[in-house]
Amino acid sequence: MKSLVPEKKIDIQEVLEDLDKYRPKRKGWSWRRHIENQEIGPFVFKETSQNLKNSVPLPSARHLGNIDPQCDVVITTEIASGRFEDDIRRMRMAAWHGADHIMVIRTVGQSHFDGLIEGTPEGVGGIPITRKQLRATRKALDAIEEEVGRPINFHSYVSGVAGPEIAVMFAEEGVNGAHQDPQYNVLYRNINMHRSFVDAAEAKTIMAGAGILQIDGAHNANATAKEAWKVMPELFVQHAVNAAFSLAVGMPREFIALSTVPPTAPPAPKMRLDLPYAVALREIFKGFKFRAQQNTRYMEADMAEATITHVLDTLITSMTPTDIQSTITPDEGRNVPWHYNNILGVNTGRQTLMGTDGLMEMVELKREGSLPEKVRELKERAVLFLEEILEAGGYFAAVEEGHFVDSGCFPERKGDGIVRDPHGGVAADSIIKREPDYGAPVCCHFGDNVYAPKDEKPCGSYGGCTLCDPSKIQYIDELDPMDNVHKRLEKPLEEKAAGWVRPEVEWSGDGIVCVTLFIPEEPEVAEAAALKMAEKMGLLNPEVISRRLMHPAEGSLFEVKGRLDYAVKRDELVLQKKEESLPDKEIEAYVRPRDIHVVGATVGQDEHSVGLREILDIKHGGIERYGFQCHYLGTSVSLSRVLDAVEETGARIVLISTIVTHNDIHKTNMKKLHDLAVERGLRNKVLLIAGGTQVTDEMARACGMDAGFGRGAKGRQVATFIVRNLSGVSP
Ligand SMILES: Cc1ncc(COP(=O)(O)O)c(/C=N/CC[C@H](N)C(=O)O)c1O
Repeated sequence: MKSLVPEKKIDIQEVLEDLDKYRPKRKGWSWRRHIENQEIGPFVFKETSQNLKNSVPLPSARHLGNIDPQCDVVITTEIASGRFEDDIRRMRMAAWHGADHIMVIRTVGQSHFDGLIEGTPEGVGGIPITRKQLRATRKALDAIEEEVGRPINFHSYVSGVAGPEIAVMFAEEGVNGAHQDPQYNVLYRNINMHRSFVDAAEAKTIMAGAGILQIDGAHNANATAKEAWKVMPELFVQHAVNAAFSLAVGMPREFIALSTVPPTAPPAPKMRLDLPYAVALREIFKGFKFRAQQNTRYMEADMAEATITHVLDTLITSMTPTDIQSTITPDEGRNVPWHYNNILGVNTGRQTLMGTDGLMEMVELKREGSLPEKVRELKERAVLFLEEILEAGGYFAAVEEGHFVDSGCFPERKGDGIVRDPHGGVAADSIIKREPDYGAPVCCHFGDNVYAPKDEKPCGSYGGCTLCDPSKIQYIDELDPMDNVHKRLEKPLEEKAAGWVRPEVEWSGDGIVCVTLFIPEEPEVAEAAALKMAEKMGLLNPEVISRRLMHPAEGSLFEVKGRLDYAVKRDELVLQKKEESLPDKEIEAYVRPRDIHVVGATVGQDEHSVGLREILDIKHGGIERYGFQCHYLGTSVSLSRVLDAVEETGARIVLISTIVTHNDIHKTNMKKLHDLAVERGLRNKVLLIAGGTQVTDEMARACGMDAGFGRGAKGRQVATFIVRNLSGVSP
């Protein structure tokens, strides 16, 4: 695939070409490389890895030299829209925002498929994992990782009835990480437990052979428990069962990642409940890898609340040894994650991790008091739980007795655990004892294999297996003439070629938009009003996806989604022309020899001074460095005072800063300044320039200014405008 050009969209059709010939560039998991005391911009970072070649820094980086430091833990984003072709651009966005672990949720029920799905049917709640989808996604990620300059791990799931087959396909196709935990099959998919463990032995062997990092399924107990903080003792046990079984199968410790979710969310006393669990886990399972997830159990539809909980989850990561920080989209509580919410989730993770860089060099976890006591108690409860499993006669017997996901905090029990019949469940009685001369179809194999000569690859005796010789892989393209990626792409590609642009949240051109409304009425009335107003705005099928009570009588805030059935023609859009700034030398050559005075002030009742100082002061790269004589009047300056200063100094330029926009006061200030300048016969003697976070050039000119500059404007841009327009001002 051709290298990606940052200014150009990824070409899905190029991704889909020649997939029958695609081969993965590499096999196995990639970790980030820690860089000790890395100097980035004005700071020295303690816990960072290599910077990216291309990336989108955090918004506030604009004030910090646009640095974009990368933490040294892997960052995950989970993607699930049902259409892999629409997720590839989301993967690119996530990679630019710092994700290097792309986890693709499977279509609902794939665990119960007794075989591989072929082609690329549309999924529900996730993507049907198929060979074609894997190749297309890995091929796109090859190009994306080259563009950002960092390996990207592609992740999926080896669970369900076709576990081993899926594992072989992942090993063949260069999948880098996968969930594999037989307990998931048993507890959440009711797949026969004997079958699940036999399959898991095979699948784990194959994964280990391909260097695929394994993530276990303990997080599911947290997501399923009624009072999640009570399931903590069990989480240790679930980690232990899967880790011990994985080691017994021969999976190296460094390929075994424990999936640990801080169990609670505020208003619970989260850190006091979750931190001991995180500490105890790292102590017991030292030497394994830790994949920290963020809490989904208590996520509502409120983005702000979810984000705050996720910041606290990530703070725990900062305080305990962690290898992967998985991020959850803040909208997971209300719909299948939208593009931009994946990015918001990734940014929550990395913003928190950068903000806590080096934290544990300054604080330490107490070695006495409630923390170590709670750690000890959790370990004891977990050991007791394991002992009870032994007393019950082992894991299968314990599941049959409902020991797992019981909502009591072990050893208390509520008796509402998940019960499974060892002889029942999906694929019961499907295990066939291997014949003594059993021959495995691929080299990575658990157990006896007649093709296992000591000195060469087992598959050597039958001409090679698909793991060793990819030319043996049977690639099947689309099976369904209607339900396939090419059919799905027809309309979007047609519209794109015709230059039509539609809003979207997950699927190409889905037209979904969101409006936020505050309605000053009691909740029921307010909600009905919000929907009516959304309809009036032309949103089809409006639906409230988040409601936040501000006061039972005074009002509620709503987020309403709906479909905007409207496309704009790209080439009919009138774009703001981007003025190129003049080179510094040219600006200075014009200004230095001329005695040009500038009056600057933050006007009205406004106390914001930072922005204007950055435009004026030499130390911020302001216009003083070109030789302008700047007279800064301070904040909350009256408009007449500004013009007095013009007369006193003979200034020919006025820079006003007007940040507050309440009741359009910024526009009022601009109009008044213009009118006052006209009244005092100064208007054609000065350039009036306004600046502010919500000021635009168009708005400023409409209010009588000569120019307007918004958030992020630099001194050079303002100086360029002055040099280009000062001659128009009468001396
Ligand atoms: C151990 C295991 N196997 C399989 C699946 C998925 O398998 P189905 O095809 O049956 O849905 C899952 C699901 N977890 C979702 C990711 C989660 N949000 C996470 O943070 O990891 C799983 O935990």
